[in-house]
This record gives sequence, C-alpha cells and structure tokens, in this order.
Amino acid sequence: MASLSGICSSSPSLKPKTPFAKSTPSLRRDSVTFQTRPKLAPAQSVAREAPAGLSSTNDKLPTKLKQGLDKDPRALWRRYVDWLYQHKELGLYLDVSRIGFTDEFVAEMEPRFQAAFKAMEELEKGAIANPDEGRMVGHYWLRNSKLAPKAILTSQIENTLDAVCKFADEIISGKIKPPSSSEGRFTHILSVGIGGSALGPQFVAEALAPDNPPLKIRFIDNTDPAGIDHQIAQLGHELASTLVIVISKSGGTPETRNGLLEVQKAFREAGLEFAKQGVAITQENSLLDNTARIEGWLARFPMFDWVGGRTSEMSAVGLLPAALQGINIREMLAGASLMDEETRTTVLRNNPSALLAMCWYWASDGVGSKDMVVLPYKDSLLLFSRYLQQLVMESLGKEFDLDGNRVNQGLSVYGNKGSTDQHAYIQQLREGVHNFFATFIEVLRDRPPGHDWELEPGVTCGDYLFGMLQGTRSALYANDRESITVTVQEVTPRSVGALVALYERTVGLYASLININAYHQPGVEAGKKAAGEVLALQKRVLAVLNEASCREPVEPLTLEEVAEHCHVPEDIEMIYKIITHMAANDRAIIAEGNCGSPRSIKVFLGECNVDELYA
Ligand SMILES: O=P(O)(O)OC[C@H]1O[C@H](O)[C@H](O)[C@@H](O)[C@@H]1O
Repeated sequence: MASLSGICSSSPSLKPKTPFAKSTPSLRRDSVTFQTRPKLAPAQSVAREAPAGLSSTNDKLPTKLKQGLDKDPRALWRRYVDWLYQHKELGLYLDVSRIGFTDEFVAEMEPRFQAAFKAMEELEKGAIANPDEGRMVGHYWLRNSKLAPKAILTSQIENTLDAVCKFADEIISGKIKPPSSSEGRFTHILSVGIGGSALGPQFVAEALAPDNPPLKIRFIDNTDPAGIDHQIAQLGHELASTLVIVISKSGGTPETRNGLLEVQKAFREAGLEFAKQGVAITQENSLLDNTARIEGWLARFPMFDWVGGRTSEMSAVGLLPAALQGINIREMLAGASLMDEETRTTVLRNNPSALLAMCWYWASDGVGSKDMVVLPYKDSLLLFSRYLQQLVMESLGKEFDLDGNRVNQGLSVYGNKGSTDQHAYIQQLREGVHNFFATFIEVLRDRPPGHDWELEPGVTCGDYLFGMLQGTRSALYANDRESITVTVQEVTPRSVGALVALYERTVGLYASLININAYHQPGVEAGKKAAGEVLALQKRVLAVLNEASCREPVEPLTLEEVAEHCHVPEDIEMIYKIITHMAANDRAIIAEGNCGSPRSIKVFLGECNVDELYA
C-alpha cells in the first residue's frame, strides 16, 4: 500500500469593508503613509475612488486616497529583496514587492491572519468548514493521507491512489485492451465532465502531457451538440480504442449526462460496446455510479464527499487522466504536499499563500474592487488562468458572509498568456481603466537543455519572452499598476502540483479574511433551476403546438395563443425564444411572419404526434 505521506519527501474573522459590515474595523489605506520596509521615499499622491457604495452608505468609511507607488529603483530593490519569498526545494519564488502594501497594513492584518491560520488548522483537522452543506473540506489530505482525521479516510485515499496507478499501468501496457480495436490497446481518452470535473484535468493536460503521450486526451465539457460532434468526429475510427472517462462528483450534472448519452449513441452507431470502454469517477451511489455499476462499465473510481469539485485535481478526477497521459502523478502530489507544508506556517512573510492573500486584500480593498489578471509567460500554462477563474470566483463570489450579512464578495480573474496578450489587451491595462492588478507567472527554463540557440547575437527566443515579461511588469508599475510575480524553474508535475496547492490555500485563507464560506456555490443552483423551468415550459409549448398541428386543417398559432394555451401569458418572451430556437432547428415551422417581428408569427409543428396527444 503506497502511503501518500511516504511519497512526499519532503475564529474571529476579517469582515470586508462593505456597507453591510459596519462593525468591522476598517483598514484605512487613506490614513497611512506609503512606507515600506525599509522606508521609501515619499510618493506622489493619487486620489482613488472608493468601491461603489462604500462611502455613500457609511460615512464612517470615507473616500479613500491611495498613495502613488514608489518609483525609486534602489528603494524598490530593497523592497524586492526584503519581501522575496523562496521555496528552496520547489525552486519557487514569490515577489510581492510591486504591490504597494504598507508596514501599517501588514501589522493590522497580522491578527486577522492568525485567526485565518487557526481556522485553516481546524479545517485540516476535519472541522465542518463548509457549514451550509455540513461538510468537511479535505483536499489537503489527498496529498498527505495521514492528515485525514479518520483512519478510514486515510485508507480510502491510499486505496484510490493505488487503484488509479494500477489501472493506468494496465491500460498503458495494454493489459486491459479495448474489445474491438485493431490497435490492440487504448490510444485515446475522451473525458466527459464540466466545471471542477474538467478544468483541472484540462489545465494539467495542457501543462504537462508529453508530445507523444501513451493516450491522447480530448474533452467534452459542454452540452453543445456541435462541440460534441466535433470531438467524436475528430476521434473517427479511434473511437474503438478510446477510453471514455465520465467525471461528475454529483453524478447528476445535466451537461455531463448529455455528453455521456451522446457518446453512448456514437458507440452504438459504430457497433461498439460502451460499457467495455467506460470509466466513471463519481461519488458512491450517485446516479452515474449506479448507472456504471448496473451497466458493468470497465471501472469506477470514487470522489469523496469532502472534496469539492474545484479542489479535486489531486483526487481521481485529476490523477487518473494525468496518469493515463504518462504524467508523474506522485510528483504532482509531492509538489502539492511540499507547498501545503509551507503554507501551514503561521509566520506571514514565510507563508506564500498568506502573502498572496494579503496582496489580494490590499489590491482589491478586501471587496474585489480590482480584478486579478493572470499572465503566465509560458504557452503550456495557458489554461492556468481559466482553472483559477473557477477556483477563485466560485469560492469567493458570495452574496452573504458567514454571519448572514449581505456582502456580494468576490475577486474577478481573467487572463490568457504572455506575451500573446500584450498584443491584445495590455494597452488597456497600461493606460486605460485602472481596475485590476496583475499576476505574472514566470518560468525560468525556456527549453529542455541542449535545444537552445541564439536567433540573434547573444539573444535566444526565450530571452524575448523573458524581456516581454519584465518589460510589461515595469511598464505597468511605472503607471501605478500593481503586480505579483510567481516564478518557477520549470513546468513539471512537481511545480504544477505546487501551484495548485499554493492557490487552493490562498483562496482558503482569503475567504477567512473576508469571512465567507469558500466551499459552497449556492448561486450556481439559480441558473440550473431556471434552465429546468425553460425546458419544462418547452415541453408544454410542444404539447400545445402538437395539438394544434394535429387538427384538420392544421391551425398555426400566434405567440399569444401559445402562451394562453400554456396558461402562462406572462412567459410570452420565453415562449418566443423557445419557438425561435425550435424553428432554427427545423422542429417548428413558422407559417406566417418572421422571427424578427415576434407579433407577426404564426407557428405549427411539421409533424403531428397523435400518440402524444392522447397520452
Ligand atoms: O462534478 P459535478 O457534480 O458534475 O459538478 C460540476 C460542476 O457543477 C457546478 O457547476 C458546480 O458549481 C461546480 O463546482 C462543479 O464543479
């Protein structure tokens, strides 16, 4: 039995400055002189607007003034050296010197961080850290199973990791074969899942899959029929040697279910037996789990109740697809575990996640008043910002805090990669609306050793990339745009694991600072519920149109008539949209008028379904 710990060698909460949390002592950035350690030269003052609503509803919180950033190069160098964080074993650096926090701010944050560290300690010990859902939050245990609060959890983690490794080995070696492929072994993975059941595997595949992986991966992460058709068409005859991994924690997400049904149809049409090539990763006894068990799929792997979708990259969700692509998952876990150890320290300046959380708080006033632009200067890290978008925004974007105050919290994340984005939107970042701070992700190693060459005297292609990053960082700062830089030596399983762990912890600590539950997503339900209502209405519209279309002669209906027959005259706009969509897909026929003039439309169905009429 492999032990995860063995392979790894290695409160009172802060309330945001919002009109809804008036009792919170504010960190008055307007009242402090910009003074870093060591003392910097006096800086130019720049007036800043308060975040919307801040000053208008609470006159104790005046419009803030922010001091301009210090530009003296020697002082900046001292600040850089003074605050530089380094993880020696991981070769990871964090530079927060271009965020303008002051010593006073750090001092004021200190007790709040101690409370956040305490809450994190309780979380790791198995506290119900997700109170709304009554759940523990245990993604840290996935990379150090001995930390899990119960022996049964430790063995579940270890057994799952062993099972993932064994299954991946048997697939790659051809011991487990596809039943009817001339290849004699699995060559492709089709991963079906959405949100946290897709973004981590997508990011890791892009970052780490070798050029010729043992299995190539494709993703279906939506219910877009054309997108699904494209993925299946791209596989072509190789569908016969494709391992389909269906990933859903809940096992009931509609997009994922639809993806599965579409893929199963493609298998039937190709004369293939899906069950022999299907793998499920889901919670025990979910709908998906039961389907896979009853249909006798090739394999099933568990997702645990105490691992959230957006923090599931180090569970079977991320590990199985990675292992099948030949990525060293034990190295990923080791990198995450090393970072976890480091981010447990309660000394703020030695804790890279705490430093990041402090910068987020400073830069966005603890209320998300600025967006975070994530710019990895490395093509393989393109999807990091997309991955972080869910991790950060679904975790922090909350209407209420833990005390029930309405806070509308969050931190917006976007970005693609440098230097590509320099030719797209950096113009606005440098000179336009000042509503962001940047995070640069720097990778020191340009290419594998021995492959570099100078495309002009003394300068390689990678030197340009380096120059673009440094130049953009300087140019932004010169215009008072703050930035953080995270530096890794190389993009390896270890450094990717460390980056994931770094940001997971940062989100957890920051959530404590702003007193919100980072581990639920109540807002997502509203859209899903509304989508369900639209589909229910569509069924009623179809029934009404069917009845009219079965008459002799056929009686096309106006939108008003359809709405009336459905007994929902107030839903006429949605009925119009439903009919427009059905007409575009040849499922409804516009007899009169056109969709550009809704009042003119008369509609019927091309076919009358008599059975349905009398059902
Ligand atoms: O893994 P699943 O249960 O299918 O969920 C997939 C996704 O669904 C929802 O949108 C949640 O908000 C996400 O957090 C989750 O990752």
